Amino acid sequence: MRLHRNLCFAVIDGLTLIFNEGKYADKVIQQLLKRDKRWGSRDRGFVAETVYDIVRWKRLYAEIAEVKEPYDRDNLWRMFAVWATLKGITLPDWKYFENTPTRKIKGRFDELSKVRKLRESIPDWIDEVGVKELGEAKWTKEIAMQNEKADVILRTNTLKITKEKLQNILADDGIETEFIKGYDAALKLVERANVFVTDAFKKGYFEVQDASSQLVADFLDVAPGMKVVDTCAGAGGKTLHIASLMENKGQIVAMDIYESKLKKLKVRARRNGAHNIDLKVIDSTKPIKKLYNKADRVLIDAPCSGLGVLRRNPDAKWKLEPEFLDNIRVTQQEVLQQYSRMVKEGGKLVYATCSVLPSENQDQVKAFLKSEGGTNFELVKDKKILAHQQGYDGFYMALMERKA
Ligand SMILES: C[S@@+](CC[C@H](N)C(=O)[O-])C[C@H]1O[C@@H](n2cnc3c(N)ncnc32)[C@H](O)[C@@H]1O
Repeated sequence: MRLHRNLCFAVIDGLTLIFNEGKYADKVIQQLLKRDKRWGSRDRGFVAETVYDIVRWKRLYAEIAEVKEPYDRDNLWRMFAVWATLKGITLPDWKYFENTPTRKIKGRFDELSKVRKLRESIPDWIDEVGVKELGEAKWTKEIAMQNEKADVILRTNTLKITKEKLQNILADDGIETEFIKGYDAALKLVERANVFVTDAFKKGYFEVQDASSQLVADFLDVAPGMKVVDTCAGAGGKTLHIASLMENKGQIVAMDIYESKLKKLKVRARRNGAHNIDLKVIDSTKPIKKLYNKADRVLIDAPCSGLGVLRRNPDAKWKLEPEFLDNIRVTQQEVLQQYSRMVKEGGKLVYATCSVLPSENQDQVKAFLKSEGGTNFELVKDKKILAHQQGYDGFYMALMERKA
């Protein structure tokens, strides 16, 4: 691979914003990719993947390069040189790479890789939490998998098209996909591609959604005609899936505390041809109380640490803080207590997270079922998905039923 100066500059600029100004990697990359209209898909891929790679391996690369935060541009070039050297890329004779100690880099990589938190490039505290909650052996495998690049998975919008037809249409655009056994609506890309520019996407034939995430709406056991409340709908990944399973019949109330997220859901719902979704911002307890005992199904896709989806959000490793984890556990119990009251007698409730930590998952459900608010509910089943076991994102989902 030959390095191009303007692409490498874009990478360094992006890293400055992410590491030194606390900006989110996905947003920074979106901006960077608008920088030069002449960049082709390979150039854009290089910028996006290199930024993500260096964000993912920040701690390891910084240790190898012997640089400390806040990183100046020289520090970032040194980390870049580590990335390139470990990838086997020959460094051009630019001033930034003068005196790069290639052999020393490889030696330090071998030496530092003996220590898990350095090899896997994670903060000490996340490594400690992982070991405490999953045990040494499981955590070692899980965090290694969480550092792998994630496959791109599509969810067919069955309101508009079948999986088979979608596969053919994408193939005509040169995008090869495979079915995944056990995931009814999923198509996995054989090679990475920018699917958002396809006609099929613009027509609402699919959404990009990880395979594990696609299991949640199935778990909720919805049917056309039901009244379903999606309490933490965000931009609506699961809401849209629920809508397609309900064949546009019945009602979905999609709620969130952020109006901005629900606005994105509105745009996506229009593209998907999903017409049975009512949006409600939670700005007081009023919209919740109005729905007490009314819903056939309630989904609580709870806010969480995101420690199941680091493959997609590697910068969460550096943004997450122990206090956030403590606070989010409190919120998780609160939303379970409050939103479960919307389930009517005989109705069902799903609590889900994209975390692999038991303290955010089964422990929350156990605490809820033991509490006064949970006495009318019983656990039907739950699923603990670890990325290293399934090959997809780490997730948790529990199905509970309110006794009649
Ligand atoms: C895991 S995300 C939801 C992802 C979304 N369901 C999807 O499939 O794309 C959790 C969501 O909960 C929202 N949230 C946080 N606290 C909340 C609360 N107290 N009540 C309702 N929603 C909340 C966040 O804004 C966020 O959108």
